[in-house]
Amino acid sequence: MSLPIVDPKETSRISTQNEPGSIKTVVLVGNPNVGKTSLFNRLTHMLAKTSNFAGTTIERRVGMYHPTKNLSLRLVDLPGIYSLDGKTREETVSREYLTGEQAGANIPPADAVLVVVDATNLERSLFVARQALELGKPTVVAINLADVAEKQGIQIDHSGLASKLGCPVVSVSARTGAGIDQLGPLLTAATTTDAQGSTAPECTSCLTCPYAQGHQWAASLAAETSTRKMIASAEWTDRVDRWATHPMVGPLAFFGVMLTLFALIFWLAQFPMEMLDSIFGLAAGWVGSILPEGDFQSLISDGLIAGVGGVVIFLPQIMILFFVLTLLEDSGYLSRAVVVVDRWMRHVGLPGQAFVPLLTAHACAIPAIMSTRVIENRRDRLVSIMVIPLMTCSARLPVYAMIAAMLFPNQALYAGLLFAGAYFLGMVAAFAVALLMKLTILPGKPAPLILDLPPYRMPSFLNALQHAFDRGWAFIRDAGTVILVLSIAIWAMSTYPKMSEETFETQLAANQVVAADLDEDAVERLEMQYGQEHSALGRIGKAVQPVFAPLGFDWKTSVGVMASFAAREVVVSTLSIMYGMGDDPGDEIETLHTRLKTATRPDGSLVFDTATSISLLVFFVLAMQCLPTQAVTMKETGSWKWAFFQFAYMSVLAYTAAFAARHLVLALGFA
Ligand SMILES: Nc1nc2c(ncn2[C@@H]2O[C@H](COP(=O)(O)OP(=O)(O)OP(=O)(O)O)[C@@H](O)[C@H]2O)c(=O)[nH]1
Ligand SMILES: [Mg+2]
Repeated sequence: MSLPIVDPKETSRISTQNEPGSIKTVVLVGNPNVGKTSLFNRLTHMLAKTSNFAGTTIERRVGMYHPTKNLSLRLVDLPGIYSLDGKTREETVSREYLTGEQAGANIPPADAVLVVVDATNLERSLFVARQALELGKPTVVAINLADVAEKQGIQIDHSGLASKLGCPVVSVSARTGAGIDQLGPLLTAATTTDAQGSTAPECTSCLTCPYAQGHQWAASLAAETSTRKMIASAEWTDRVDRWATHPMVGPLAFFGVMLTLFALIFWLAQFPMEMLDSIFGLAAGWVGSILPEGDFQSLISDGLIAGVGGVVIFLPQIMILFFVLTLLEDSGYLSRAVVVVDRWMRHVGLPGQAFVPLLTAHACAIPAIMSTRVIENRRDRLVSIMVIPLMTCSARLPVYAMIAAMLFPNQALYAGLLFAGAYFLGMVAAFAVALLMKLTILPGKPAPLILDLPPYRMPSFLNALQHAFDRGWAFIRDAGTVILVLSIAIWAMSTYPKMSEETFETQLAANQVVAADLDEDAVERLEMQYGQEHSALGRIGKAVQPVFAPLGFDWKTSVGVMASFAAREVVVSTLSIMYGMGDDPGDEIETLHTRLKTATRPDGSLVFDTATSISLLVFFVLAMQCLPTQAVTMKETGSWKWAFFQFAYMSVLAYTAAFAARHLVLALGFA
């Protein structure tokens, strides 16, 4: 199945492409979590992030919608708001987009406004609708979530509402697509030159405060135009929430949900992973059969196929993770998890507003750091930025998966536990660092969290599938660019300069090995080992290895760790290249984890015993190994000092914790 996949970074490019005829601007406004972005995605065929969580959209997003051949509408999706008063940054930005005061945004003032209203909560939505109508622009009101309203037995008198509001009203469902085709003609009419601007509906309230007046007006209009049958779902939701947000049961439930998620990933990914692995194995075998033995064959099979393939085999796990995580987000459960986590966040000095950025960081720290712009207090924002890279991002997943497969092959539950443990360690470290900063360099009390608990909703499988494809595509793109280039570099540096025959003889003599006593295979293995040690990478590895020796890393792992400061996944491709070299392409295919699990040091002991594997895992959970994140930290904090501080504290923390973990595992009696 092919799905339209759009990189969010390419939004602006898309927005200026293919704009035939005249272009008009329509701005989407409405309360948080009413489905503005879902509607925007449906009309523009884009893939902007949606989730059952108030405050999903943080940045404005622009996309093109073509209701007719000659008309292109530039749709602007904005963060959700509760009013247009300008009391929060989102409210100010929304107002500016509507009136065209937004300086330097490159977007003309709105020609029309599309107010998105929640059919299941008309009263609250109508307050913003009224404020939008007061702006005097041609307006269309879309009553979204019609499918949910129908299930809840809510009936809305659309024509009554339209006549009271003085603008067209249409019932839609961004999920099912119902009513969407009515929007085209209405928006076309609203953006034509002779379209009438709206006039604010008459307010019949006798209250004097304009706020109370507005709310009373919204309440009475909602009551007048909608009827709701009594439903049992509110009671059901309350009962579930009592447990999901319980101080003791809540955290246990959260851990249980995450553990199930990770175990599921391992279990489901097993088969596609094995398939990918054998495809790469077959490809290497095929290369071996058509290319003559030599450096070129080695570059293709030991460098490219081992390097890129070693990383790409983790694609199923990444896609399944994002598929299930999106379902979980859409269900509304994650907001309950926020309530649970917020209790601890407050104690350690992290603002509740940091939860969405911390959650976003599980995909990538870069958008997460950028999304901290919603945190107005500078201290709160700095603490959040400093700890965000401790959250497990998708670049770490191949490393975790490699170690989990090495320690627990074919044991999905234990592998899941290890994964959950690694995620948990990142979170605990973030909280501990935030607390330390609160007690030392960044004292203060964070602003409290005011959270709108969204209703539980049936998640959309299509949406989850789209997100899984989106993340999978980003992963493939990285593997095809960054990892590919680095794999070639690693291969070249571990192949050249080549060892001469004399050097080999000298090495044999230095190690007191008599070649005549060994069989052909053993001589070949030694030639490979000495050759790698003689190469540029071998020399670098040997030079840096003493630094990593206390963590149990051999020189090859040390090189992998150093290389992964460019991008974390590189450690997987480096180990795949270094430990795969010299394998005959015709040999029986060995998976990366079996190869690593059986790798031995010159003294015959295992390279990756349990203690070293755990130490490597802990190092990758906590280390700052991402240059682009550092650049974003520098930009967002306005100072290189914070970026340097982040790098320094994370490196020290990763090293110390990995050392401690290794010794703890050894002390517990595991080798
Ligand atoms: N059943 C159903 N779910 C919907 C519909 N529209 C949106 N949703 C779901 O409602 C949730 C919120 O959707 P979003 O599009 O992120 O809402 P938003 O208004 O952009 O939210 P913010 O960006 O937080 O302001 C998501 O889980 C959507 O899948 C709909 O018509 N029917
Ligand atoms: Mg949105």
